[in-house]
Amino acid sequence: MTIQSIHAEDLSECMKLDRINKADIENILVSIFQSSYDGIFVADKEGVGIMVNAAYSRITGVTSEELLGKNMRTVVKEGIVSESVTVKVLEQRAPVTIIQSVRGKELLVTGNPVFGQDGQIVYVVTNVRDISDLNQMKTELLHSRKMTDQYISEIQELRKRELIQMHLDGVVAQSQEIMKVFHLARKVAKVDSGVLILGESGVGKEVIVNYIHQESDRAAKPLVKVNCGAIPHHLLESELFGYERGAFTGANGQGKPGLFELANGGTIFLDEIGDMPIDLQVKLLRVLQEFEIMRVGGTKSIKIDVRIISATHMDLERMVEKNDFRRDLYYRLNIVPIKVPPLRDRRVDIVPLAFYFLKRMNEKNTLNKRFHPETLQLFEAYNWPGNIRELENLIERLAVMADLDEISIKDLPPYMLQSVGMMKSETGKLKETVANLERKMIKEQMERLKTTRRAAEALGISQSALVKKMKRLGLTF
Ligand SMILES: Nc1ncnc2c1ncn2[C@@H]1O[C@H](COP(=O)(O)OP(=O)(O)OP(=O)(O)O)[C@@H](O)[C@H]1O
Repeated sequence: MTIQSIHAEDLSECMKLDRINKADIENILVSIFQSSYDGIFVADKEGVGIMVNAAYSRITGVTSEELLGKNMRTVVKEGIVSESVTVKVLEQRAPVTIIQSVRGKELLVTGNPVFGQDGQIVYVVTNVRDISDLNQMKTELLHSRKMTDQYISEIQELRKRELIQMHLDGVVAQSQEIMKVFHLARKVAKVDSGVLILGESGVGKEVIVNYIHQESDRAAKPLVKVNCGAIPHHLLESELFGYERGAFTGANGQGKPGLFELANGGTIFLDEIGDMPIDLQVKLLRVLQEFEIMRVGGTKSIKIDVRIISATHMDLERMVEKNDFRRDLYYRLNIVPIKVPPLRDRRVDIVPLAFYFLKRMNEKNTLNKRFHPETLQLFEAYNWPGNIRELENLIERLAVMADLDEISIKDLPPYMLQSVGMMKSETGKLKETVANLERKMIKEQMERLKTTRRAAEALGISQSALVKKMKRLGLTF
């Protein structure tokens, strides 16, 4: 290429021509060409290489001898380069950019046509830039962003956990499942909306009620608990709403305030709400709508300000369909449903709960009991139909009854061993028994959660430990 072929008006746009000695322009352009950090390659209108700088060879590894005087089509055929931008530019008569992978490097290659006066391509100028470093940096940046997000969410999770622990002495909350329940409980604590707590017997519904009350603005006022299933139906109304003197035979001569009045300003917890007789459901609905009660045998309404939380292990929706529970009352009570999952669906909580209950027993009775690791494994495998209450009672019994300080699986009740598929273990078969137990637990979690990451989390071990275990136990999914 000669300087003459470049029009002066083109140069005046990018050069201060009055300060440059015209004779030097060629020198300057040549030094730019040679010192450029990007590779530059020029081919003529046939696609034959006519200029290549040192950076081009450094970046691509292709030498000037392999390119100069050679048609780029031949260079491709000989396999010296995989594809040629020059050829593409000549075919398309337009700038072309490709990303090319050469010797493990990623290259950004741009070819530009230079047109002559007649509108025909006279040269093709190609620029090559190594973008591997850039891509590497981009990957690293993305990775560190991902890590930062992960750390932030872990910190947030820990903070939330700490908050809950701070507010609740004597509550174990380890699993994601139960943490979610506590987060929801904290949210609803701040408002007076009806909360219906659902869950099997012994899952900790009452624990959630205590938490909601403690977290609410009513914490300094009473929390009154009523088990609707435990009070005979004919007494339930007077228990809830109180009675006036002489309301019925056997009634206290002075009359008596009901539990709603005692809970005034605070919270009333109606446990086993499914057991509430239908006639009382109507009266309860009125309380919820008007916040007024009338004592049995009374004539005037009494204003009350209570928050109502109810709970049941029954299927209230089905009861509504069968007309055993009033639909309007169900809707009122169930503004926010909170479902407490059974212990078998949050197995991560089992071991921390077991430790917590044993520690409490040890402290209370000056004991020094501890668990054999197999005992804990069996706890994790068992289905706990009675949920946390069953675990609590069992540990209380074991702490008192076990002969040695270490509670072993020999101390466990036979029904537990049977239900996890192992009869009382003979000492010689301990390993086999534990392996069976592990197999059963892993299979159960993998079937439920599908991925090793989630199953490992539920089992409370690392993903790599789980994968190793599965290999050892011959488990594939
Ligand atoms: N997260 C927890 N941490 C520690 N102890 C718990 C936890 N959840 C429940 N418990 C204990 O388990 C026992 C049963 O809990 P709770 O009485 O709240 O269950 P429930 O669902 O209300 O049962 P029910 O439906 O039979 O009334 C209680 O002694 C309670 O203290």
